[in-house]
Amino acid sequence: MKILKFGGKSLANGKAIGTVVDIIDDNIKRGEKIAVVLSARGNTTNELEEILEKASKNEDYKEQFAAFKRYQLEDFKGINFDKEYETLDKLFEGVSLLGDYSKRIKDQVLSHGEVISAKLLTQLLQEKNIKAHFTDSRTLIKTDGEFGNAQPLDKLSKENVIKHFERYNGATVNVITGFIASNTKDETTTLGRNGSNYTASLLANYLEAEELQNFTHVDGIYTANPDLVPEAKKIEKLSFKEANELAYFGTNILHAKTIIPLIEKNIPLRILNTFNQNDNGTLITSETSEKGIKSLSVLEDVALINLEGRGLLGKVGVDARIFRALAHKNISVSIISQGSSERGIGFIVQADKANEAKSILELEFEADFYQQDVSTIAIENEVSVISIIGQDLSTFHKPYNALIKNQVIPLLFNNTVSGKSVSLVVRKIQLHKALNVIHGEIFEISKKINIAIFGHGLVGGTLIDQILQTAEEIEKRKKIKLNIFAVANSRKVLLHKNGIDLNWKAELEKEGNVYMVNDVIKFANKCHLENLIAIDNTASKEFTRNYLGLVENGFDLVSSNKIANTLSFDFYKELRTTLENNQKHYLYETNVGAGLPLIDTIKLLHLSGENITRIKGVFSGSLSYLFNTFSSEGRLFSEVLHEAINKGFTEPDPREDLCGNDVGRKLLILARELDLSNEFEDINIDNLIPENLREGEVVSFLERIRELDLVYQKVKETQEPDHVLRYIGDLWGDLSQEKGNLDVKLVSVPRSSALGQVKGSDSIFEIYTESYGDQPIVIQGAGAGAAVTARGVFGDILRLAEKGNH
Ligand SMILES: NC(=O)C1=CN([C@@H]2O[C@H](COP(=O)(O)OP(=O)(O)OC[C@H]3O[C@@H](n4cnc5c(N)ncnc54)[C@H](OP(=O)(O)O)[C@@H]3O)[C@@H](O)[C@H]2O)C=CC1
Ligand SMILES: N[C@@H](CC=O)C(=O)O
Repeated sequence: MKILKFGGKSLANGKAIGTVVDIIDDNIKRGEKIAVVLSARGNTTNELEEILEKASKNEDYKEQFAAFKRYQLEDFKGINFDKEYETLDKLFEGVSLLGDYSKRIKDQVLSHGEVISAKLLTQLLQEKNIKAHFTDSRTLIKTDGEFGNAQPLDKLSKENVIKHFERYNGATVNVITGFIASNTKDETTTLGRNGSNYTASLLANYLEAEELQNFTHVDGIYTANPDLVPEAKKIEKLSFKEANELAYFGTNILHAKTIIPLIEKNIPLRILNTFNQNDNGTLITSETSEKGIKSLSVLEDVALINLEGRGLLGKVGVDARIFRALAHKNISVSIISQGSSERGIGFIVQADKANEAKSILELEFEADFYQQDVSTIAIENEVSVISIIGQDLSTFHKPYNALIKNQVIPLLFNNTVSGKSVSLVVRKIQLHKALNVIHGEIFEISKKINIAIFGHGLVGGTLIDQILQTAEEIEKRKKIKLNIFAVANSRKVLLHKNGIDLNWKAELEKEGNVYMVNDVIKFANKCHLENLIAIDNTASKEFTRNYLGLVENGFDLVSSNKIANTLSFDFYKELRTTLENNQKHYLYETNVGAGLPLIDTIKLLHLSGENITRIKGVFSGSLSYLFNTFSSEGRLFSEVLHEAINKGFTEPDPREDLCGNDVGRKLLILARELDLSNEFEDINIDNLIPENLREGEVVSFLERIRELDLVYQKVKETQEPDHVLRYIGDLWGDLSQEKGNLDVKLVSVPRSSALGQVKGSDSIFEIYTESYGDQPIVIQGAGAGAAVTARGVFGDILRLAEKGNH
């Protein structure tokens, strides 16, 4: 025999209840022996409770009662609940007259929900020629008589059930009311929270059923609530022990007491979805999987009480007094944590009991307050408890670090010693984000990285294309889901919680909004987005003013923009301190040498104690192209410059390259990597732009660039034979001092030298160190271009995503 239990949502009007009839019909056609246990339909129990409450307050309840009656028969003709309605009428009238009701009356009222539900389904089955028999569980399950939360008298109930099923021996489908029972005086009692599930598992136990199937409106038990964690996955199988932990921590399909009768007889429990019969649901058995399961469950509607005082140190019996005082008023403590200094004790109670608990403790510790042993008893409302089931402390650092990186600082945490679970108390406002962060960290599913891209010109636009083209592959290979939730230029932003698509450019133009960077931060917070990265692909100084705010609001930074690293040394340090304080990272590999792995190499050499004595080379891709081509071909300087601009090698304003600022910035960035505290003003720069062309708009400069031809033709011609022009950066001097020497200049070198042989838009960096002596480490390759730069930025994003720092 199988027990099929259907919850309220499965029995609601419309398609639902018809589906239940079909499920039962299918089982019978397959020759299954079944018994059916039902909850009240839809929202019936809550409705009855509300009507009762209104009646007790002498409010007009009749309208709601009429609506209740209409709902029950809305879709069904030819069935009559006059008897039930009459009883309910009398009960409500009595309560209204008395202005109060007892738990006994409440049980009588609520019992009608299950009775109506079971009677209706019995009739619907009979109309389908199924032999169905309405079974009022009050005639079977006998209890100790505690109204509202009765305990079954097992021996008596079991005898009743077995006798009943001997009479209705399997050819008949017993349709049994869940939740309700009766005491030995035949008065109605109810089985408390999750009562219908309890009835079903009691029946399964008494009848030694082969399986209990619990039909709900979800596919089974998930790794987390899918409404809060879109990436949550269904758990196919779990053990009773694991289910028990989940039940305790608020997974509302299960309740500890409903599992015990099943464990006793080793009866499997299957959680199924009435509305998705193709799914096998979650099977709960006594077998424990080797790997163990992990799941997140949440307790809401709780409050944190914090009791503190210097005088608590070493005092005996403080905890006992807290528990005793609260227990006296029936207030349960669910999670408690105490510092080893014993100066502070934090614990969780139900939210609606928090004020009462505080008053009780204030009374209990009145004398301690007076003696200044206790200083604070405070309530922190708006908190939630997240429990990571299946988590032990050996790997707890992973979700914990991820939370901290995402600026979720738990208020309190504790673990169970034998069972594997860790619970954290977090602010309610951070619950959503916290769940997603932990979930992404503990499951082998994709970790979502939420990216805001500022600047979508040559580099930014190419980066977006690269991400969109490869995101799927990266998710498959690396389990990293890249979600671009914001794209912005200097005027507008396009925000999409679930990520932009290939149509982003048109959408930004059409639907983008004027914005401040703060709007992007607010959007990320509102949508509870985790693992945030802001990418600066602008060339704007103004934009770098947003860096500190972004970091303080939980963003890591990646920039191709070099400005932030070359502002004052004070800002440089402030940014690093802010990053450290917020445990955030800033990567900028493309700042020097575009896609070449230069900064990382220098960082590593410096970190490992290698003494770098000089860095010299062609730092600019555009100027490399310009002088390589101009030196070897008989073409005009202006013509080659135009080509470099068109190939996307130059800065948005090409004068930034020609005036030497861009190379100067790169040199300064490398110097600062070596802990030198140089300022931009310390750099000696050969400006390649004649003074009369330095001011004004870019357009007017470009209109006049032919004026450069004569100047550089002369420079070219006055070189020694077999020499070529190169624009170089040179960091030299005693680099163990506070500051180094930084030179940016145009030089003429033999064509056969290392610098002289550089081709195309290649950059070359010679890194001289103490160990390597006169033989420098050389890094050479494309030093500019949108594709290589975007690829470098992409690399930084993946490095952040993979660092475990998300
Ligand atoms: N090209 C290369 O080889 C390399 C470039 N880089 C760096 O890459 C960066 C981008 O260069 P590139 O793509 O050529 O530049 P583009 O001029 O092509 O694009 C710049 C983008 O930034 C946007 N922008 C400008 N100011 C702001 C602001 N205040 N807020 C938000 N968005 C803004 C622009 O929007 P709008 O159109 O509205 O102005 C535009 O979308 C530069 O810092 C450059 O130094 C680094 C290494 C190599
Ligand atoms: N304009 C720059 C681009 C890379 O930083 C260059 O030419 O090197």
